[in-house]
Amino acid sequence: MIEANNISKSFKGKQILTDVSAKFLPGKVNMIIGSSGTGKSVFLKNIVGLVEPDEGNVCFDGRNFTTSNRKDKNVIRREIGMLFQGSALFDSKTVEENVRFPLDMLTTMSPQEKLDRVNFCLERVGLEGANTKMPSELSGGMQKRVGIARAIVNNSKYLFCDEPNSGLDPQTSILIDDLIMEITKEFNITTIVVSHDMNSVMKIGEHIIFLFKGKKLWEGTNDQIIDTDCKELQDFIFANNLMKALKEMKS
Ligand SMILES: Nc1ncnc2c1ncn2[C@@H]1O[C@H](COP(=O)(O)OP(=O)(O)OP(=O)(O)O)[C@@H](O)[C@H]1O
Repeated sequence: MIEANNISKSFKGKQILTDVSAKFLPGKVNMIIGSSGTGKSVFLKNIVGLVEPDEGNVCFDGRNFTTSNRKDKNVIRREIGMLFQGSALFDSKTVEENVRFPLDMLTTMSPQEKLDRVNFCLERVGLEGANTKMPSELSGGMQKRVGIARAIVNNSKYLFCDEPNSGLDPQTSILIDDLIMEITKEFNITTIVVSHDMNSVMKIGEHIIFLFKGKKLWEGTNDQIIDTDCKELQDFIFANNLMKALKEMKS
């Protein structure tokens, strides 16, 4: 489990996050949602350690990441996989080299062990045999799959996905959402997805944190979200016409 405890963060005197606490559970797709500029990415960066909180701390399975020394932080970092917006693959490396990269950086595995692990992950994301392809030869959805394979290649316990559906068509988005959900269950990963895609929220949002102007205003499941009393959350979800229709159908 990941616990974010009372996180506050400001940049140059501008308060971005105020006293945000949340628990993210293993084997579940946890989502951080909210409109643009509300602090979702800054919250995620605080959790991953790319940004230091002004106040509060983050614990990974009871280990306080914020206050731990460099060595202990590195142990936790090795357990984290990231799927970046836009996949962030190395253009000049093949698919195999991209997926192998964390193993080259972080492990002392033999070349054969690395290849076996890369092939296992490529197969898991439906890209078996794509080893020698270059990222430019792949569709956006396939690039995301490579990004997911790379994020889990080091047996990650924690998976962070920043807007995994950005730039994808609705059908491909569903496939990527399904893959994230399946992998989360199969390997009991604590997954955190930052998104403002309501389709994803309804499909895979097992535990949802709603941020508004840097504060946590609501927390719940995708079953509960449509009946929320939180005015700001209602404005957020019913800005989507499909959600409005769904609500009307229910009432
Ligand atoms: N390094 C930084 N220095 C100064 N301000 C920053 C920094 N990073 C983020 N901000 C500001 O923090 C606020 C929240 O940004 P953040 O990227 O977290 O929003 P978001 O909710 O993820 O939005 P989006 O959905 O558009 O990605 C914005 O006003 C942004 O300009």
